[in-house]
Amino acid sequence: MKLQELLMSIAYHDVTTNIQDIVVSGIEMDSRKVKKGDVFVCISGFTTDGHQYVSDAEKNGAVAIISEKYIKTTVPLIKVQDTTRALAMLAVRFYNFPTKELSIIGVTGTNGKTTVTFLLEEIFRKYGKKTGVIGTIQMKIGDEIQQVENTTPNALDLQKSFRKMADADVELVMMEVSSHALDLGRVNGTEFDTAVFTNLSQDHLDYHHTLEEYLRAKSLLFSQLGNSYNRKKQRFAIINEDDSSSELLKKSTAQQVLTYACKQNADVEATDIRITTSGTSFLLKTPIGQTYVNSNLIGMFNVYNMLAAATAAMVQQVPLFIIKEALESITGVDGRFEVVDETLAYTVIVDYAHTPDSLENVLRTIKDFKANNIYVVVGCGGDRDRSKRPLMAAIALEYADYAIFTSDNPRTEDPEQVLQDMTDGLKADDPFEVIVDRKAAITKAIAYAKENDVVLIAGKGHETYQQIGTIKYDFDDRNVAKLAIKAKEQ
Ligand SMILES: CC(=O)N[C@H]1[C@@H](OP(=O)(O)OP(=O)(O)OC[C@H]2O[C@@H](n3ccc(=O)[nH]c3=O)[C@H](O)[C@@H]2O)O[C@H](CO)[C@@H](O)[C@@H]1O[C@H](C)C(=O)N[C@@H](C)C(=O)N[C@H](CCC(=O)O)C(=O)O
Ligand SMILES: Nc1ncnc2c1ncn2[C@@H]1O[C@H](COP(=O)(O)OP(=O)(O)OP(=O)(O)O)[C@@H](O)[C@H]1O
Ligand SMILES: N[C@H](CCC[C@H](N)C(=O)O)C(=O)O
Ligand SMILES: [Mg+2]
Repeated sequence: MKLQELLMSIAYHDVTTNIQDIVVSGIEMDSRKVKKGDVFVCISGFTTDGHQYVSDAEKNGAVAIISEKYIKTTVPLIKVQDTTRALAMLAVRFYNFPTKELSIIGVTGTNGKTTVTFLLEEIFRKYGKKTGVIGTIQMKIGDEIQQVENTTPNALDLQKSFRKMADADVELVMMEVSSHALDLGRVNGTEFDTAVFTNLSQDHLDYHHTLEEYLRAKSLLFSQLGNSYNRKKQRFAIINEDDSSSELLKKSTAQQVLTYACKQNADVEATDIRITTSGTSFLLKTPIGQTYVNSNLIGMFNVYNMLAAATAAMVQQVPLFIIKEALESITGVDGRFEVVDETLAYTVIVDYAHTPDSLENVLRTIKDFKANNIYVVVGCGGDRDRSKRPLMAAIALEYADYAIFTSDNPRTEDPEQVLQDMTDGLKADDPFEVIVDRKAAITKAIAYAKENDVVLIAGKGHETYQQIGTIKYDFDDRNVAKLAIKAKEQ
């Protein structure tokens, strides 16, 4: 593509030399990945500033630089006000407007995004559609799985992935849209067909500072839900009516709104809800009919996730019997309420609850099982919201009989300090202990368990690493738990 054509997508202030004959073979935001013929976009990040690496990019063959400031270069420099915004628009044009060829369902909310995208994938596959999934656990193009760094990729990787999906004849994409992504413009230029809201509760205050700001970021998915005058492609906002943020989110969009709820009146409702230790059943009432759903997913929160997915599928014209079939066939989501070994006298569950609300939901669900003793092993991530730490510790003690507080991903924080933040407000005689080493904590909790007890290992779910400092060590709660069980049962 000619550079001149690519630049039609952005507002630029100045170009230092003639660019008429320049042909672009790619776009890069990381100087280390630049190849001959690429345009290098300088992004000012949280750790370093891409503007420092212009000469590296030139050495690697960059043919032009997109920058927020003048830098001495041997290739043309295009000066823009905001390189992050420019990056998204350049990527959209370079990859030839891929989201125009796809139907995209964006899912946002504090908890439940991964689960809802998994449910949607199951529904659309049953409906015979080729799907793409983008989220915390992985990226999937049909059956092809790719590892991911972020829940929502940066704009460049995202548009590149959309192009791959469009070229692979993917029809529907379900993607998690994190609040960071919305705030940092990672989904700028992405045309969503459907925006889904799960819920809002405290998380990420390290980044957003206040719940209002966090909600404002989430609301961007709804305000960005563009107009469509193509009558075949109506856009929809799908909103949890039981969540107190629902009114603001409805007002954030000019598109059609469909609500779902278990308590309030809504377009899609679940009534006659029964939660057991082996699953959930409810009557799914929708504008296209009603049906009973008997799901393997456990917990009231999963009824909400199923309602969200069913509503999003319904607006894509999926028949109710397919929705029912898919909701009933899914056995669980990787690392979410995952029972480690079904054969024991006690139950060991690995779950990804890493927010106060999700921990409370999961523990409340377990409490309803009327287990003998509930043990919880939980920590909080380092370099993340400090204010959720004491809340999570208090919730652990409110619902469990005994808590072992341990490290999650300490990242660059002192693990002892993270645990201190969690336990500062607790009384010395509260039923808990602190074991910094996660493996030792899990092993001890499992050693404590007797008949009819439950051990909940919370926070890391599907993760297969533990990040201490800047290094990611191999670590999988499920494998560690299996080893501890084996040692105990021998
Ligand atoms: C805070 C944050 O979002 N950081 C993201 C950001 O990293 P950063 O700002 O630190 O980047 P940086 O290292 O300063 O680099 C700046 C620029 O210089 C470039 N560079 C750097 C070095 C060099 O030699 N040459 C060079 O060109 C880099 O390629 C980059 O373009 O850009 C990176 C590349 O896109 C992201 O991977 C990274 O996410 C990190 C890993 C992260 O942990 N993010 C979390 C907070 C996050 O976004 N989480 C949400 C989910 C939250 C939820 O649970 O809801 C998510 O969507 O993942
Ligand atoms: N609808 C819900 N409401 C509250 N808690 C939930 C809900 N769905 C799932 N959970 C809890 O939250 C945890 C994370 O669920 P899930 O991975 O689906 O959420 P997520 O929004 O994708 O999280 P992340 O922001 O980390 O990607 C689960 O392990 C469960 O404990
Ligand atoms: N996407 C979330 C995941 C948190 C998972 C938890 N294990 C932790 O490390 O805090 C985040 O990056 O904040
Ligand atoms: Mg997720």
